[in-house]
Amino acid sequence: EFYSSVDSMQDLAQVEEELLNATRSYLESQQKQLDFYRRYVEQIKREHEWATSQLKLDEYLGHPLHAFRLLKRLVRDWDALIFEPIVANDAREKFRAFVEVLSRDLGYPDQSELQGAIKGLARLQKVYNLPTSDLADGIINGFPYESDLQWRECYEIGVQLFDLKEYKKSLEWLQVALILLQSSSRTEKDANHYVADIREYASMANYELGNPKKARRLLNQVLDKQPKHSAQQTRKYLESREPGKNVRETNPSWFANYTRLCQGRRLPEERSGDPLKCYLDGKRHAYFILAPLQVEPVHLDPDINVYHGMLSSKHIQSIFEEADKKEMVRSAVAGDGGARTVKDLRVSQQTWLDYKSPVMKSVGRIIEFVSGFDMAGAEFMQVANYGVGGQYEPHPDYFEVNLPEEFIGDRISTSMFYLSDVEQGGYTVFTKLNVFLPPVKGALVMWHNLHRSLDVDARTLHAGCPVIVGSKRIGNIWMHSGYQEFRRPCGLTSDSYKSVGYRD
Ligand SMILES: O=C(O)CCC(=O)C(=O)O
Ligand SMILES: [Fe+2]
Repeated sequence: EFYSSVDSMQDLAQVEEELLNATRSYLESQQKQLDFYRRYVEQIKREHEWATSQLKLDEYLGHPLHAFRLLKRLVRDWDALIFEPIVANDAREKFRAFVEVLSRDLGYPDQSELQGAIKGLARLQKVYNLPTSDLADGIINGFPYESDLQWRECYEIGVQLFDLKEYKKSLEWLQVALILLQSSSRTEKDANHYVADIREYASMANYELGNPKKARRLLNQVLDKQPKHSAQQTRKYLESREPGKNVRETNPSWFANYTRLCQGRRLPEERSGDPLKCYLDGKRHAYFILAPLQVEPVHLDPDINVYHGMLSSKHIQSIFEEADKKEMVRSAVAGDGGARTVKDLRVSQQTWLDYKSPVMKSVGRIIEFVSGFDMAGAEFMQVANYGVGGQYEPHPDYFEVNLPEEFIGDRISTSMFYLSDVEQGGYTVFTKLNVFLPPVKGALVMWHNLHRSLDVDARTLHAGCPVIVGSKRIGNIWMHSGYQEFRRPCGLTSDSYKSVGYRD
């Protein structure tokens, strides 16, 4: 799968580069062949002209050498020079074989990949309120990029969104496609053909959205100009069934908070106590005496802290080199009965690193010294890379039920390194705590997922917002509660009451 990570999209850039080169040389060799045919044909034509201008045809063919040449041409030359190469076309066979090898070796995206990328775009529009016309103009979240779309691309997005049953968004893209097409420099006849196709789709989308009148009007516009258009069948099809209902989209309960925080907007809050301030901490462990921890507390109870400057670019480079040697796979989530399944709620690719290499040993030390936990309870580090519109919808990191057998105790804490900056989007948000965190390369975020009582802390629901522009990379280390009873002991009374009222 390519679209779910920016890293694997890079392979596709190479695929296109190779296709480009192969196609160019294919065209050149075909051009040479065509030039050859043309020269041959011209030569014969000249011979015919000469024959008929000089002599009558029967006199011409009465000449034994002429007769011989005509027969030789027909029996030998046409066959060997023209028919055979046209039918066999070695260059084409070679090109075909090359494309086959290319897609086998590097992979080639299919329809579902295109849909994945377009779903990602639609997700970005929804979460960040990005207007369709802005995107088409290459403006993303108010920032202009030099990548405006052509009418055909907008049309393609509209068609795919229709197939995904996203009729409202589909219609918006079709409308933009129509405007772009009508202002393009195509000939009227050419444009009319495409205008009709766009209107046909727009008609179907309107029908699904419960606007049968509008749907009919659009079809009539098409059929008035082109009575034989396939809109004829569409009309019959639409008449054979009930129009869709104009239902208001229902979003999950967390959606409003999620989008607001993803956009970097907090809900105004009553001030409670002193504002949180950054501080240096050189006392947590001897390791930090010379280079104190740069702590940015972002929430108290449950405590969420960002530790800045924990990994240098060099460290991060070594982590990537280690991860590159492993296969990245599409991230799954725990489904019913604990089975792992791939879902759109998590669009990224990941791999796991143990703590054996020098760089991972120092990562392990950092986690141990900052958290105070025993690394015996740590999972391997999960390195993840998000793709177009890649996200991880609100979730807790604990299992609560269906805890895999290999773990002793649930995930007591999360330590997440940001391994990249992100140009736009990709914040980590805590939807119940009014907290958003823009990724900062080299920083580490840490929080507890369990109360001291080891009951799950429902307040820790969090998410990775869709990446708008850039490639987001993170490294997650989850610590389990086994081995930690002396590191984070429980209190005399249970603190699990704090989660009451935070469950959906
Ligand atoms: O990408 C993020 O910011 C959050 C990721 C996350 O919550 C997870 O991987 O469990
Ligand atoms: Fe998480």
